Amino acid sequence: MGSTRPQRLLRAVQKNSTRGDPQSVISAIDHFCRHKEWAMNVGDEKGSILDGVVSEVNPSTALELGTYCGYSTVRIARLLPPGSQLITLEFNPAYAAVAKQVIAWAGLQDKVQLVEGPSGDLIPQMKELFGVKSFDLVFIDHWKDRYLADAQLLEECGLLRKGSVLLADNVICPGTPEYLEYVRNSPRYESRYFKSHLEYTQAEDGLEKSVFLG
Ligand SMILES: Nc1ncc2ncn(CCCCCNC(=O)c3cc(-c4ccc(F)cc4)cc(O)c3O)c2n1
Ligand SMILES: [Mg+2]
Repeated sequence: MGSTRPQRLLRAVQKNSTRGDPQSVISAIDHFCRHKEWAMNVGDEKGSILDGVVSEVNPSTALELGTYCGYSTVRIARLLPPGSQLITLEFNPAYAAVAKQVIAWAGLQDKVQLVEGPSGDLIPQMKELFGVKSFDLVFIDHWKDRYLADAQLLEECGLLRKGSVLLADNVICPGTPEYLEYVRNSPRYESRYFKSHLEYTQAEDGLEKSVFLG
């Protein structure tokens, strides 16, 4: 059984980065994806935009939908203030296994709760599983046709408060048209598009930042 791309990405992290140094983990993944094998991490260009939003929000509780190999998990967790928590949901057990090791290699395991399962089932359990009152920041990067349903589910479960920030990846490529239409036209959100490029390519993509108005 040959290795998978996430396993090769993990090996590149362990070979080319320093344990406990999140920035070196981020650089090792970006180098691997740019020069060896493309992978669907948010990447360095959109990653800088993500960093800016995380720093601005300075969340005490954050949620990530779609962990994949843990690249954006590491980007977010490295910026979190002490005592804050990032919960990240991953559907695919093979991805989750790699992500756990990437997050541990970066030394960020104490700030991150990785939960395996579909977002639609897990979001309604956030309060009882983790005692979450509401999320200050949600990074949405999972199935593109689940963005709208899960944003509405977060609202219905009372997991958003006035000022909660949703940051959605891939709103152009692969694209999330019904989600965009919703957050841009709903009176309950103040939405803004950050134009960028699809990770490691010159194709257009971008992030949509939407503030929940309550
Ligand atoms: N419900 C639920 N709950 C929890 C979950 N955990 C995972 N999943 C399933 C998510 C599976 C991966 C999602 N991500 C992408 O598909 C993605 C794709 C591209 C891309 C690909 C090819 C191209 F040619 C161009 C662009 C680029 C990106 O940046 C992407 O993020 C879940 N689902
Ligand atoms: Mg993405």
